[in-house]
Amino acid sequence: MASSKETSVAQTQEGKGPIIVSVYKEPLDSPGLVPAHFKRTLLSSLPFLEILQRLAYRLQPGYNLDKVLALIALYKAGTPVYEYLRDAFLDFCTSCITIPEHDPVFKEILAWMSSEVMSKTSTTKALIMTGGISGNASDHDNYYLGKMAQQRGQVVHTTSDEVQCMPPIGRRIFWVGFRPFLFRRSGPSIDQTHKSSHQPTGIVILTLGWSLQPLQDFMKICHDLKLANKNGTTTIFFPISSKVAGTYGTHGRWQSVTKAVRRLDTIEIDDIVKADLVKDAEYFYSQEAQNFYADCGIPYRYGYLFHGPPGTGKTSFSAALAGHLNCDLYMINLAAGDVSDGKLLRLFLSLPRKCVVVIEDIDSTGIGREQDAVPVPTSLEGAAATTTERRRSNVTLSGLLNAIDGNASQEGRLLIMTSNNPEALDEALIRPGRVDKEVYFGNVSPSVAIGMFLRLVGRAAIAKGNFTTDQITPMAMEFSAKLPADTFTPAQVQNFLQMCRGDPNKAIAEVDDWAAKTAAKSTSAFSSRVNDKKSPRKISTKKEPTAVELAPHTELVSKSLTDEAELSVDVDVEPEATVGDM
Ligand SMILES: Nc1ncnc2c1ncn2[C@@H]1O[C@H](COP(=O)(O)OP(=O)(O)OP(=O)(O)O)[C@@H](O)[C@H]1O
Repeated sequence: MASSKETSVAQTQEGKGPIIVSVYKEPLDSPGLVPAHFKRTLLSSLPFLEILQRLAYRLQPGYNLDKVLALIALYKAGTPVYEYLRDAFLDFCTSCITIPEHDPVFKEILAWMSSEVMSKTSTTKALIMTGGISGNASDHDNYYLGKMAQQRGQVVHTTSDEVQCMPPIGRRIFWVGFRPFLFRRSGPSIDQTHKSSHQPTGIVILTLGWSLQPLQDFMKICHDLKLANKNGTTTIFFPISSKVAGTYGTHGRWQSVTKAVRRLDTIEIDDIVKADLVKDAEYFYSQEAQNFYADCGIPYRYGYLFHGPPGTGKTSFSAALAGHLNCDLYMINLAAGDVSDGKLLRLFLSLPRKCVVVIEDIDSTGIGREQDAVPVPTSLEGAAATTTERRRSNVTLSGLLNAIDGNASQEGRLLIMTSNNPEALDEALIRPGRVDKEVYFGNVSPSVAIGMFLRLVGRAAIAKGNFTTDQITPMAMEFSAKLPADTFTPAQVQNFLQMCRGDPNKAIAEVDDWAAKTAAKSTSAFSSRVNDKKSPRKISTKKEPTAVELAPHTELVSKSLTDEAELSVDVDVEPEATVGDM
């Protein structure tokens, strides 16, 4: 039935008579290609159709959109059927892998997609990320960006404000050779980014067939790309903090940042010690060593204990060694207090086969003394100290030993434990097999002082053209002679030389004064720490408590210390008065 036209008087204009308005009215129950109720649903869900229909009628009276509506209705009705058939096809005819966001492979695949798919085929959507080589950007950021730029024939810059295109949330079909793959990335969509969304983030890759082999081959391609583009960077992994893990269910998982490789020649330690350490680590990853471990049935692991005062290069050397071995670095700080036995085990279980793992400041956690009988404190000071110390780590000695070399522990990793106070460590922790080599990192020796001067001041002065190498070398020796031997840490000397901003004369002129002031400061800091140790810790009571008032606290603390349970005492110790800070 054709549409009807109703004519009505809409309004009357003064002296001009009524304006005739023609109103389009489509009878909803008109028989046609589309049933009336479907038409009603369509028009209410797609309001623009109503406008289109009116417009078409204006231009060509008598025209109706039945055919268009029929097509749309067909599409609407067919969509669920299509989705069902598609899902059934994908279920029965494809193999698939799911990669959660926190897995290192996630970033490798994203990087490959960005480099090989997004930059080579036309794309209308991308996830833009800003980051750089030393920023907090994820590890795919720089090598992926570099790769894309190289392919476009551009010069690669790796500044921290580089903008990069990542594959967005959604699906994408791509080909590797003659095989099609479906890439599906899930996560909060663009509309959800400002709202809190708990949608799990990850990637699903599908391909035709009933074998996982093509998918494994694809992951290898992604990994090879990462290795090929790794040049000059080290990926450093940290445990995801409990707060973030709580939200996203990634408890016991790693997150990463990418840093420029710290070169071994920027770490000033005794040359013989350095060469020995490097040779050792290189041998560990050689085929010969792998065969040896396998033939002899020895677990394929190697452990170091780096000990010495804070700021002597233990962590920096570990990072440089990982960079030299082309390995990722995994850093765990047990003293941070948010790693438990269970989380530590999960972290170790998810380590790759070849990597360097560093457990920092292992003595400051107090686990070294866990096996010793806990002394009952004779004073509130002792009780509070022990309380604070034990509270700093949620990891027990047995939990740590189980993680580093339990039956389920991954092989092929190089473990480095660092300590400022190795005497405090339990024998079990440092027995051969767990710690194969102990290395002392000490204060600045005369030869180290020369190396630091040349690196931190000499290079810049030569580069500016103010000095020649022949002039700088005797100046370095003069500086070294003025600096008291084995008195300052490399971190302190580095700080002083940085302040000289590439001026060797300034460094030589000011080193005496700086050394005297720094030594005096260290002595006064040491004596105030000793005095702090002697004086009772502050109690969170308003007035200074008397001995009688203190007694119940002391008793409570002593009682709690004999329990294995988590300590909870009424003594409120000031945050700065912790054992590790002394
Ligand atoms: N031997 C060294 N050679 C070159 N730089 C050094 C050396 N030792 C320390 N530094 C510099 O001092 C700073 C601190 O070093 P690092 O964190 O490696 O010390 P650490 O021994 O691990 O300290 P801590 O025991 O407190 O963890 C870094 O910036 C590093 O560059």
